[in-house]
Amino acid sequence: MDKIIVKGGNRLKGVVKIEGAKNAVLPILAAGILASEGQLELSNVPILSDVYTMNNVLRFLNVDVEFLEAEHEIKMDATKQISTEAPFEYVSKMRASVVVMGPLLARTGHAKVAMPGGCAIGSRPIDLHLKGLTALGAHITQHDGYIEASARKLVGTNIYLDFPSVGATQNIMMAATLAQGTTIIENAACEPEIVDLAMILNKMGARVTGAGTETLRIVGVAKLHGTSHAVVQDRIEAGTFMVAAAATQGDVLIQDAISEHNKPLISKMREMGVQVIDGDDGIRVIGPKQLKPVAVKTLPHPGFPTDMQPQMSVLQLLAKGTSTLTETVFENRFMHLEELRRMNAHYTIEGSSVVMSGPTNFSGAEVAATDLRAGAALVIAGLVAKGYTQVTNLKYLDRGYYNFHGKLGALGAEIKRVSEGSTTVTIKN
Ligand SMILES: CC(=O)N[C@H]1[C@@H](OP(=O)(O)OP(=O)(O)OC[C@H]2O[C@@H](n3ccc(=O)[nH]c3=O)[C@H](O)[C@@H]2O)O[C@H](CO)[C@@H](O)[C@@H]1O
Ligand SMILES: C=C(OP(=O)(O)O)C(=O)O
Repeated sequence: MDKIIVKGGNRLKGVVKIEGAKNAVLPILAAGILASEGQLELSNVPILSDVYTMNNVLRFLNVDVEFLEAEHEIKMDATKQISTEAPFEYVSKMRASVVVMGPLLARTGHAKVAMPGGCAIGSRPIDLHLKGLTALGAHITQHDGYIEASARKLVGTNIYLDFPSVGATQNIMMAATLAQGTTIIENAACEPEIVDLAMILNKMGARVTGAGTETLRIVGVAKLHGTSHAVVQDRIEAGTFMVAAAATQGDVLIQDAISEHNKPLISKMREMGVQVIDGDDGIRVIGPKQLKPVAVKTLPHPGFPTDMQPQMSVLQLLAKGTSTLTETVFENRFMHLEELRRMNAHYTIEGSSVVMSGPTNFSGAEVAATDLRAGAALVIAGLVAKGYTQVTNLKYLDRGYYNFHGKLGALGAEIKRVSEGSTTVTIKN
């Protein structure tokens, strides 16, 4: 088992390059199932364990997938007969594999997908996905741990989502591309990753409008074909480096980061006294000597992203005074705080809110990532902690960050990744 060892105290300085977005590429790969003609060529593909998992799901479904890691490209061919079952082995590894359901149903009239469980951040039901697919005409049953959906044909309709679920919006949008007639999804999710998915679907021949707003309109077409597409930049990876720069009183240019996608984070960081400069070449972040406290509440886009909440909590703990953080998207996303407590953080949790008092003098400790963003938050705390911090459970970090330690090291952090049992655990002072 690998761990990251970081010695705190260095200011981050320089330029960092961001990868394509995990949360965009996963549904885009699923969308590939819809292409009954031609090849799909994706560029700016991040090298992440989740991408490997999704590739394996697709291969299991009889789609040819070639991942050219050196070029950050994937070539896909889904023109053979598709099989329709996504087994537990894959879905249990990655919840996002449930987004194959809409494309499978649309392309073949049948989908059997293992029921995804919850995860460390919450219970994560899929009732809204199923409600949408049912409204399009699918007959859905649940048995033996599987969801089975079948439809002789899907017919467009009006669907109102009780909550703007990202995955439900994606599943329904993809199913609707091949439905007969027009589908309207109201209270749809409007994340940049939804916009990216709509963009590639349209290049594949779909007729989707309204992506990025809360009303999506999808006019069904007879079939979709291959195309080429560059995956949108990862706003959460960009945000993570923005926070790391601010926390270390650093000066970092997050190259080609799209400020439009990180508005709520930028606004909160400015409120904390961080200099955020939005330039043609990306976002430059300069951390102040002393951060000011703020109140943050996570919300669906364009609100503050829950996927930045654990990282933001580290910044708030560093601020002088009382900060609050309210998590409204997932019911159990404060697990990282227990680990941060071991690094000297002081806070109290009241329901879905946490009240933090700072400034925290973080001290290095052995801590374990409880989920993907928790892992990133712990490493950031390690960057400012006194002494050495060891972060374990890196399988979570690898789901969403490519070469995280390498990128931080290039910015000046004293950090390395080692394998358990390795003797090379010391870092140069
Ligand atoms: C691969 C991917 O893109 N993952 C992102 C996606 O996850 P995901 O698509 O799973 O997130 P959703 O937007 O669906 O979930 C948000 C909330 O809605 C609830 N819900 C969702 C669906 C449903 O049918 N019923 C229901 O109650 C969930 O339990 C959760 O509390 O959006 C989340 C919210 O921005 C992000 O944190 C994840 O990083
Ligand atoms: C929660 C996340 O992802 P997923 O939905 O894939 O678990 C995340 O990216 O922070």
